[in-house]
Amino acid sequence: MVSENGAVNEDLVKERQNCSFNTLELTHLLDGGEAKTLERKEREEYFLSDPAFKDEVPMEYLSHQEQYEHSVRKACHMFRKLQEMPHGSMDNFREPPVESVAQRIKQLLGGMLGSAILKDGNPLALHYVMFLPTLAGQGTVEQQAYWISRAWNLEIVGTYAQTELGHGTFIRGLETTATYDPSTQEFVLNSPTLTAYKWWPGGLGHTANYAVVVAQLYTQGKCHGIHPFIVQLRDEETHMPMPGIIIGEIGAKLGMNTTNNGYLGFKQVRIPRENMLMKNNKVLEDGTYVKSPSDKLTYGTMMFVRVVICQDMASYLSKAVTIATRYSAVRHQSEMKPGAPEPQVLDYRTQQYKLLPSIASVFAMKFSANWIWEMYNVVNSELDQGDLERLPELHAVSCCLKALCTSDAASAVEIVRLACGGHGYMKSSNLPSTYGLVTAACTYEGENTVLLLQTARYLMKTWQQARSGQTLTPSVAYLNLYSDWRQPRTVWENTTDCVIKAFYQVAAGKVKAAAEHMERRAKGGMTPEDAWNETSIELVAASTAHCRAFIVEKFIETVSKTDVSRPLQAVLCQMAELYAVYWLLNNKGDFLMFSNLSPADVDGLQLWLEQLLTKLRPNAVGIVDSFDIHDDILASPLGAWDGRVYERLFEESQKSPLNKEPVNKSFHEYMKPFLRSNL
Ligand SMILES: CCC/C=C/C(=O)SCCNC(=O)CCNC(=O)[C@H](O)C(C)(C)COP(=O)([O-])OP(=O)([O-])OC[C@H]1O[C@@H](n2cnc3c(N)ncnc32)[C@H](O)[C@@H]1OP(=O)([O-])[O-]
Ligand SMILES: Cc1cc2nc3c(=O)[nH]c(=O)nc-3n(C[C@H](O)[C@H](O)[C@H](O)COP(=O)(O)OP(=O)(O)OC[C@H]3O[C@@H](n4cnc5c(N)ncnc54)[C@H](O)[C@@H]3O)c2cc1C
Repeated sequence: MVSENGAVNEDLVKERQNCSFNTLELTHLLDGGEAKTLERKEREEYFLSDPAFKDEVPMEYLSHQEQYEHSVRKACHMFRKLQEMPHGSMDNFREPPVESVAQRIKQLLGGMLGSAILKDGNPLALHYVMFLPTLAGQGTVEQQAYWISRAWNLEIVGTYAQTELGHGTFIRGLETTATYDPSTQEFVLNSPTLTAYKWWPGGLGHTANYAVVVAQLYTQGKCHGIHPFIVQLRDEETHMPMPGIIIGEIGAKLGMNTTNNGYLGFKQVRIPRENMLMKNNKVLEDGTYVKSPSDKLTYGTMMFVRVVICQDMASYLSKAVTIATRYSAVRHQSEMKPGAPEPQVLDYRTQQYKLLPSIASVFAMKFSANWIWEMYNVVNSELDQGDLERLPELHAVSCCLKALCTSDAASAVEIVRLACGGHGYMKSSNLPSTYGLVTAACTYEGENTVLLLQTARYLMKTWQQARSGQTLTPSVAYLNLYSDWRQPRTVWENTTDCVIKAFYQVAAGKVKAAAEHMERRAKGGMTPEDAWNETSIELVAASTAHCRAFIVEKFIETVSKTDVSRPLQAVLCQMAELYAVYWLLNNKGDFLMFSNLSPADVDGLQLWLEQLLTKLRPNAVGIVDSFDIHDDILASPLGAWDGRVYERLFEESQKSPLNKEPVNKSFHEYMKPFLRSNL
């Protein structure tokens, strides 16, 4: 139904009139204040009003090569504009340290704005997201001064080449070698096998001319494990591959088809000694190896990106839920009551169950992402002072949070895509490519199962500490409190305090069960490694429960501390409760086993969930409107502000090249003879 004047869909008008809170207040809260909202809008206007970013033909109708070429053009223009951006809103942006500058670039151009301009990936992304941060995090002061200024001024374009054809997860098993030759003071890079070829780095195919290459360092006849080296891949003028460099693109993928992921082989490539990034470990002129206090400092860039990914996931999901919620308000289907008008699909309880917990997830991810970003900065400055104490905790938290944010975002984007019925299957809905971007993050920067097992490793250690009565760091302190789930049950209450406690009881219960089962296996004669592998399903579940508990706690805590008007406070509390009750009911077996919940309480919880859906339903459109996502960023006929879904879908269909002529030549070439032969 479109309003008479053809402006905004009438259903959306009504939804907006019925919203119980001030959407602008929520927008400001999410942006971090009114000034930040204005700054963001100024930035969006600056980029999105530029005709150079408009596609005459939608990218999906172009060939793979054309898509790449357009993406490079747009990416160069985008970053040039970024550097030329007028002072004012960008002042902060230019300040060091580069790591935080890169994080801001990712925030500005990655999750939201960037995906509007480059829907299927940015061939220059790795330059900013990993190359620059690695120079900053792993380079000496002198190396930083030289390389960062070259990279920042775009004299060179870099990527981060770690993963190989044979190894992505197990980085200690990488095969590329960098052997020090003291006679020339050079490292010699070599790919001894096909599986040693670098495989996957973004921008590596045809875009970057430099890379940070992670390789096994050999000096004085000994291997010292993996280290980062700056390697020139292509001539700075001609862009031809340098001697000994074998390079290309790996091919078409499920999504991210314009990130130009590449392969790279080395045939005895020589680089100067100074090209090893030596902030942590060093190789002296004579080949002497000087070790840093922890070899895990080399993994710093990965940790940085894992932290940033959590923010990205909130952005992508906020786009997807905005599209699906507006569409669900506009879409009418079926009869709820015989003879009654067809209702908005948003009025079906099952539709609310698909959309509203997904909307709540956006807030959960955003608040946890803010929290871990602060923790990352604190721990990083401690590392700079030589204090490594909190590194294991940060590693454990960042691994499981990256895993949950990406897997939750991937399943929620798919849930809300399905919630749009057939139209959600259209590429033009922008939901398939959003899914492509989000599901990739379940694999890159550490495959999710592997990361959850890293957190489990930490949990097993802290569990032993809890058992021996040691005081634990805040993120695992609950293990001291709830070590015995067979404690007498207390009465269940439908309150957030009781719910938070239950999430932690479940986490502690699952940590304890995994630890005991592993111990039992070890006592039965298994090696610790076999016992670990046999127990790994439970270990992954323990990490997941641990992470879910602190996401729930951070959500409820943030909302209760937020200073906002009462109507907004009410909505935020409902969102936090919905998130908690949704995950509780989804895992009720665990709660029945490990927390105070009893079977008789489950009906009450189901009712609580349904009441929350009822309360939130009138504000669904208002909440997604508060995300304040520009139509050009949503880039979806289903999700535009005005709700002109059908007109926009039809307009999109007209962009198909097949519709340029009434009869396609294939009719004359194949169909006509085929039809005759069948006569
Ligand atoms: C836009 C983005 C584009 C994408 C880019 C990419 O994908 S780029 C490519 C991205 N690629 C990936 O993400 C690859 C994923 N793989 C990896 O990161 C690693 O191979 C690993 C972490 C899985 C194992 O590493 P490993 O075999 O060396 O370790 P281990 O298991 O033997 O444990 C030994 C000890 O080390 C500890 N520890 C480990 N990491 C850290 C850390 N960062 N900090 C601190 N500590 C850490 C661990 O807790 C344990 O402590 P414990 O218990 O002894 O006190
Ligand atoms: C879109 C995209 C972009 C990327 N960009 C880059 C980049 O810019 N630079 C770069 O260097 N790399 C990049 N990568 C590579 C990425 O980091 C790796 O793919 C990732 O780390 C997973 O490694 P893998 O592919 O070897 O998976 P594998 O480790 O082979 O995983 C296969 C299966 O084995 C399981 N498995 C592996 N080890 C264990 C274990 N110890 N315990 C239990 N199960 C295990 C996994 O859970 C998984 O189910 C990118 C990847 C993608 C998809």
